[in-house]
Amino acid sequence: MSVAVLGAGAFGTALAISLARKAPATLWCRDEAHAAEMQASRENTRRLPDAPLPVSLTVTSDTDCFEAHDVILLAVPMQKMRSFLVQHRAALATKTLVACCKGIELDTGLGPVSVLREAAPEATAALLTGPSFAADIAKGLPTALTLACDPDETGKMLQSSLSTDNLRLYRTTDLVGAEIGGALKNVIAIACGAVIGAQLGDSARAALMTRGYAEMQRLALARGARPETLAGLSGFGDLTLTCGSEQSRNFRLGLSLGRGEVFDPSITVEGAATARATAKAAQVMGLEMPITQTVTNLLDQRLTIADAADQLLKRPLKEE
Ligand SMILES: NC(=O)C1=CN([C@@H]2O[C@H](COP(=O)(O)OP(=O)(O)OC[C@H]3O[C@@H](n4cnc5c(N)ncnc54)[C@H](OP(=O)(O)O)[C@@H]3O)[C@@H](O)[C@H]2O)C=CC1
Ligand SMILES: O=C(CO)COP(=O)(O)O
Repeated sequence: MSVAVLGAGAFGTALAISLARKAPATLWCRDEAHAAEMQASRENTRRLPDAPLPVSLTVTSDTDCFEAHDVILLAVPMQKMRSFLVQHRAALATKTLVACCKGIELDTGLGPVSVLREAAPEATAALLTGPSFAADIAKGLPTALTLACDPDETGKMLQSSLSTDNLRLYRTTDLVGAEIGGALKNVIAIACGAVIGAQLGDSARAALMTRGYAEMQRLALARGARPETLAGLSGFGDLTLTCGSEQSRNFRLGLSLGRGEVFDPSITVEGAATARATAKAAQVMGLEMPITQTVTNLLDQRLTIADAADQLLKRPLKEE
């Protein structure tokens, strides 16, 4: 089985490096000059510096390469995935497509798997998610992720093909749970970053992580997910990583909000659009998601950090 990774950002590059350590792999990059530069210099200096590309990894911008691969990892940002699939519909229609992004589509409220199924209905859809920083994967540090796929037979094939000596994949057929966990942990990480940036303390962060987890569960269960998925790598695992590390871009955006600093808008921060999409969906579904709503209000400058903390603390007292 041959694998190509489409999207040469930090995560796509890291996954391609990891796969190429066990078998020849292909990394597709949309920018011809960038692909040529990576192929020659054996490094993605723009998106993942200091991570040498193995000789077994080919970097190309030629879309003809899609045809030669059975399994395609899609490592483009969530808000770009639908247009990417539409643009390359003919070449991707019958492939096994593994979404590697985390988020909720702003216009539709759908997660990556639902977008895959809408935009490429004949393809087999899967999701790779869970706690991992691209730099850690590229260095070959130990990592465990969730591979979500239904049917499970295809999931087993993907699990064995994509696992490596250092990257251990667990399997689930609960695609809804896996995509909601991966999407919402970014929103909670923005909130946690804001709390730390505003020097509100580690206890406040722990409270936000716990009550944020309750929001993740509330939405996921309402959409038919299994609770154990949220307790796994794609939910609890990734929440812990992202809310606790300055390596996370979502956490760093939160830090900037908390410190009143400007954040570079060119950096991929999936939690921002996801917060807005989720706050809207929660309202339609009649679900209480106060932290998600607060993050949206902070991002849209409708609240200060002080008012946000005050509002959350003054909510009516309730059972846990
Ligand atoms: N970085 C990480 O540690 C991890 C990231 N993820 C997830 O992976 C996804 C991608 O993130 P990441 O790689 O970090 O982001 P980056 O910002 O590093 O890279 C995004 C990549 O997507 C490419 N891209 C954007 N739009 C398109 C498009 N329309 N067609 C083709 N390519 C496109 C960009 O190309 P160009 O360079 O030309 O702009 C760039 O190579 C996100 O959903 C993220 O949550 C998951 C786990 C870990
Ligand atoms: O998803 C990630 C870790 O699992 C990466 O987090 P950021 O997108 O916040 O950098």
